[in-house]
Amino acid sequence: MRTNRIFIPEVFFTNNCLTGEDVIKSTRVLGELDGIFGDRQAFDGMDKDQVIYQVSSYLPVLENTPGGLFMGITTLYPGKVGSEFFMTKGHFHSNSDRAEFYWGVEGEGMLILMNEQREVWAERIFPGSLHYIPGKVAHRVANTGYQKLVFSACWPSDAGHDYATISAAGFAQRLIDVNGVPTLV
Ligand SMILES: O=P(O)(O)OC[C@H]1O[C@H](O)[C@H](O)[C@@H](O)[C@@H]1O
Ligand SMILES: [Fe+2]
Repeated sequence: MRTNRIFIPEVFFTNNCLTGEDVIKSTRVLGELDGIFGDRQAFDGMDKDQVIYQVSSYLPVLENTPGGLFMGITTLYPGKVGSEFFMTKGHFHSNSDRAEFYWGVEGEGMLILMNEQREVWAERIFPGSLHYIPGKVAHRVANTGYQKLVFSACWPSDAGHDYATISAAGFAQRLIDVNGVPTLV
């Protein structure tokens, strides 16, 4: 972390994207989401290089620093694998009690949440929606609309991402398009 940030602004927030020296950009293509969608046959027939979402994260302190904050903005593209909406991988936090804020910026979606007892619920994401994700609650986002979904997040720098639990057991429910209505099944 540099100390001159007060004098020289280096992080820019334009077009729903963060740009600057401490910003990490990552792209997830469909091939990296192997195993998270329910319809294997539909998945196998799709282009694995298709971009599903992009994240830019502003990390002003080192990962695992206690007391710091990170911020990210994610663009999740519209689409489905079979009848299941495009969604993020989803994770618990490695430091499991760490909470997070998400907020909707553009488009329509659902934040899918699951506690350690594997109870699942969802909150509608729309421009201006605000979501407090308590600790010990796994979170994933689905795009239920026809345009890109943009949402932002702020989380503790010592939260970490635990993807393994979700990779192994998944979420207990899926968000499916049932006759045009996003439905948890
Ligand atoms: O990490 P995923 O489950 O793929 O979700 C994608 C991203 O969504 C948000 O931007 C979170 O703040 C990020 O921490 C997360 O990486
Ligand atoms: Fe998180």
